[in-house]
Amino acid sequence: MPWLQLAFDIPRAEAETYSLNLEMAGALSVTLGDAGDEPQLEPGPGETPLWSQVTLTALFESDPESQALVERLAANLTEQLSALPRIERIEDQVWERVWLDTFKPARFGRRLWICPHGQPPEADDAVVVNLDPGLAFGTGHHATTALCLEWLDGADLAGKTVLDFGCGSGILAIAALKLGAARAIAVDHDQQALDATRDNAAANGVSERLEVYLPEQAPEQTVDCVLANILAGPLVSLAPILIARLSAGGDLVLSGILADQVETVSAAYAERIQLESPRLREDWALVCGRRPHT
Ligand SMILES: C[S@@+](CC[C@H](N)C(=O)[O-])C[C@H]1O[C@@H](n2cnc3c(N)ncnc32)[C@H](O)[C@@H]1O
Repeated sequence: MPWLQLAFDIPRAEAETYSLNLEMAGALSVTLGDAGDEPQLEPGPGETPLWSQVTLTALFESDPESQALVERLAANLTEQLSALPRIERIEDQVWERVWLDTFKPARFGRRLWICPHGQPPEADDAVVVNLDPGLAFGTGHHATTALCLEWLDGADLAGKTVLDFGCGSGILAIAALKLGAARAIAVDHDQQALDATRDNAAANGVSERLEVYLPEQAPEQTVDCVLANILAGPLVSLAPILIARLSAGGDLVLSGILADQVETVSAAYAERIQLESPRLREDWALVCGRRPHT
């Protein structure tokens, strides 16, 4: 049986409202994915530096009544959105699979795999994170997350403590735990991200080693590795906090930085951190380094 699919990009903060409205209008399913867009580069004072867009995909039956409904919804959305909504006829699909079809198992580095639930990789030595990002950012398919996952895969995390600041789906903290870290602290100012992180930690069997906090409630202890995939602006303003959380000899990993923002971000950390050459992927850069012992 064919289906009608309505897809459009919206600010992530509005995803829940749009999802609820579409479900109330009669959508059979509503799914969200990272839109892979450019972030809001310079959030204004008091603005939340969120990754700006998600792609929302709603599925409807394809009878004439639903067709008329979808066209009406698309016309309304056209007035509200900067980009046009897309209507597509989907033939013979199981609707639950529409999201999964865009989220495939993917390998990062040598052995780290991020997989949708129920889709294991075909590799014997794989370290697997099963993920459902929910409303939160982080499936590994964005270059900024991929850069962090590749760094984690190459790191010696055995027995270490990790802080994932701006955890989103919890993907980095959970990957670190699966790769051998003893304990992780995940922090985000978005409650939905904290919920997604808790759910994903439980699904990966690492809840007992993962603590989840809003920034103002996070413990002020030091850790062996600080990961922060946020944006250049917040990374600069958070520099004193992130450096203070890092033990001597610990690793700092910063992502969410466009290649031409590397100098600005590096300048905020260079006095206290021995920085390596940035790692690049698409237009994005990972800035990493180590806090010296003295
Ligand atoms: C780009 S996502 C990264 C998610 C995940 N760590 C990853 O690598 O895919 C950035 C996350 O940082 C959070 N965030 C942004 N600014 C923050 C801040 N100042 N304090 C805490 N969380 C913040 C956002 O809510 C979002 O979940």
